Amino acid sequence: MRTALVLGTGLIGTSAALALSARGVRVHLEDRDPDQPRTAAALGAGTEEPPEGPVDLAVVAVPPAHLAPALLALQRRGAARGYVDVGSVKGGPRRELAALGGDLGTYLGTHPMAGKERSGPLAATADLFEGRPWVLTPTPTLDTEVLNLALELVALCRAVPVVMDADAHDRAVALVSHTPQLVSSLVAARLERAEEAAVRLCGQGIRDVTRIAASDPGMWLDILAANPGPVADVLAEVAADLDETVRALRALESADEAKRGAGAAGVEAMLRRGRAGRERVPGKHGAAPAAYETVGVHISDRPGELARIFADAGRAGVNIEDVRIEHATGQAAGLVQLSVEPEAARVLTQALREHGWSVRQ
Ligand SMILES: NC(=O)c1ccc[n+]([C@@H]2O[C@H](COP(=O)([O-])OP(=O)(O)OC[C@H]3O[C@@H](n4cnc5c(N)ncnc54)[C@H](O)[C@@H]3O)[C@@H](O)[C@H]2O)c1
Ligand SMILES: O=C(O)C(=O)C[C@]1(C(=O)O)C=C[C@@H](O)C=C1
Repeated sequence: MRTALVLGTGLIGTSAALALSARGVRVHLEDRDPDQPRTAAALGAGTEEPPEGPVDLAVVAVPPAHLAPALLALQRRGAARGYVDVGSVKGGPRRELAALGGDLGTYLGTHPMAGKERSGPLAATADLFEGRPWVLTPTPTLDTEVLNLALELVALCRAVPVVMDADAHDRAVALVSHTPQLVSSLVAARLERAEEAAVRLCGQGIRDVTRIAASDPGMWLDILAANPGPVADVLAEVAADLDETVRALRALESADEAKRGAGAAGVEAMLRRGRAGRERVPGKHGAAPAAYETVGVHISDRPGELARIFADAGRAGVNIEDVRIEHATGQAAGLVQLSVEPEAARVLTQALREHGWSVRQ
């Protein structure tokens, strides 16, 4: 692929454009808001200049409700040899494009399973898709050349292609992405009017559960409106489990010992089912979940502290698999939790102590 057009230079469009530009593709940037491609171009994602002729691949990264009309407009102006979108829902936009008279031979619906709770080009990174599944939903009428261009896009973004039927994709993301977003929002909504004294106690657990509740409500309404049935099905199952858990907790309050026993069994069963589900979540880069060891390092809230830790770990030859930062309430200090392979934990602890860090293993 030599040339590409990215329409919608927000988080996802700009991240793809950064990856393509870094690998030598000439990327043209377009958006209905002219500030967005200007920012994306300044970050090195490509050029605001319009292409002179059709590009190899057009990548459409606008909100789901705008996908089909945007794809149709690009096809009508002959903007590219092939067209893909990266929307979070796949069945509806394709049916809409077909109903509008769009060409399904040159269009492939795709979905990178990577993102953030932040929107816009300033949140974009070239490595956003690395090692992540990138779903492709080809139909029998799709041109092979377009499928190959899409596979090249995925490879240039260093993602892992996964081929799926569009409606099966929508049911799968209802379970692993859309319902989790709603549940995160529902938990975070409890905090809206909570007492300040309670909110001050927020620890890492609630931060983990509510990170994605910070996402753009407009974008998520668009996503949920394009996949309401499958999401409602999963959420109804969650609601049934919630009802059962509430009943079990009420039974735990009972004066009757037998009822308390049944309540405890109910709560425990739910916790065990949750743990079994969590164990099925793949690890980084789609690999089996790894059992890492955690090394805690106390830091002061000063610029450059994290970079120094990473540099010291690198010099000790230790690969950091994951990192989490806990901020101490009301203090300019925190604890950095470094996840490493079990055999590297001792080496890292010793190396960091030698460099003067206060380490907790
Ligand atoms: N955010 C995520 O985590 C994530 C992950 C994977 C896929 N997606 C999908 O990627 C797409 C983009 O999401 P994002 O997070 O980058 O959103 P974003 O808000 O960061 O960017 C969307 C961009 O599209 C532009 N836009 C909106 N309507 C347009 C139109 N009709 N024509 C031209 N430009 C238009 C906006 O100005 C904005 O710059 C969505 O379809 C979303 O479902 C999002
Ligand atoms: O990590 C996040 O912030 C995301 O929510 C990313 C996430 C997801 O649910 O995994 C969100 C929506 C997208 O369609 C794909 C990826």
